[in-house]
Amino acid sequence: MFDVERVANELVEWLKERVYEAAAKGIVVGISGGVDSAVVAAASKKAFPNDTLGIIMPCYSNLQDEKDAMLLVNKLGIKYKKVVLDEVYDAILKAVGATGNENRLVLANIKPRLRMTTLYYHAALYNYLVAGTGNRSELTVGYFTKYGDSGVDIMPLASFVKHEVWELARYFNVPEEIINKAPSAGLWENQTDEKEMGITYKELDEYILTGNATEKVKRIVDELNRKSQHKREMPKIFVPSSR
Ligand SMILES: Nc1ncnc2c1ncn2[C@@H]1O[C@H](COP(=O)(O)OP(=O)(O)OC[C@H]2O[C@@H]([n+]3cccc(C(=O)O)c3)[C@H](O)[C@@H]2O)[C@@H](O)[C@H]1O
Ligand SMILES: Nc1ncnc2c1ncn2[C@@H]1O[C@H](COP(=O)(O)OP(=O)(O)OP(=O)(O)O)[C@@H](O)[C@H]1O
Ligand SMILES: [Mg+2]
Repeated sequence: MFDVERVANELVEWLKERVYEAAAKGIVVGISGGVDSAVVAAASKKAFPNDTLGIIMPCYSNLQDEKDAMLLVNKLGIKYKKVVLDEVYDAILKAVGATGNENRLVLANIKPRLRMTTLYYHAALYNYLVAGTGNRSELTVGYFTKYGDSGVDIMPLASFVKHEVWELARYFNVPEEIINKAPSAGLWENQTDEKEMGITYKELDEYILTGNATEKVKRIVDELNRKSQHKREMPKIFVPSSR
């Protein structure tokens, strides 16, 4: 059974412990307008009322997402800063000599990595830790950009499947609009997690929690999990047989 109140309280205490253990002062998190970052920001705000900083980082992003991010920070009273990454994205494409004809993901994965760099600037500046927002469902199938949105110091939601994140969101008074919207990485227009993964969160979460799924779902999830194993590990280290 998922005792949401108990889990939420433990989560807030866990955040405090991780920050104190690192001799840090607070938490910085990217706020996208989606539910994962909303839950992390809300829990951080409870743990560190004056030392939680949300960064809203549009990078040719949907305006509605920014509006939802603003709705969250205003409702929960979270300190925030907006950092527009459009120009730096253009600059890096120019610097590497991208033509624009590359595979969509080759270009899109730059965005989360620019956000990671922006978050670490603020973490170092204020002695904060970077909180990641990845959940167990995403981690299982590798649905994140390596060293982009996964380039973080702590992962408060990694034990929770998406449906549990939605429950936590209700508990933390995240606006309904944010809870009800379709999960999206926001890397291109009309991208949604479920469309890209080829399965629904209902199917994915049920398979993770109970092992029950259709053969098709099992095949997709097992394959995505196998292919993304390298993303859940430290880079492999060469060890010479002798010196
Ligand atoms: N076996 C192996 N051992 C070690 N490293 C390996 C490897 N295979 C690939 N790699 C490396 O990994 C790279 C590919 O991984 P990666 O760069 O992550 O790229 P990739 O997994 O292809 O794309 C990221 C996926 O996550 C989704 N995403 C991204 C960001 C946010 C969210 C969200 O939900 O908000 C979702 C995105 O839509 C896309 O489906 C390769 O270019 C290579 O450098
Ligand atoms: N425009 C953005 N501004 C700030 N942070 C962002 C932005 N887009 C993505 N991020 C960061 O990347 C994380 C990963 O995105 P992801 O889409 O998985 O989570 P979400 O948007 O919070 O929730 P959902 O998965 O339901 O859309 C976000 O939680 C947030 O921390
Ligand atoms: Mg999102």
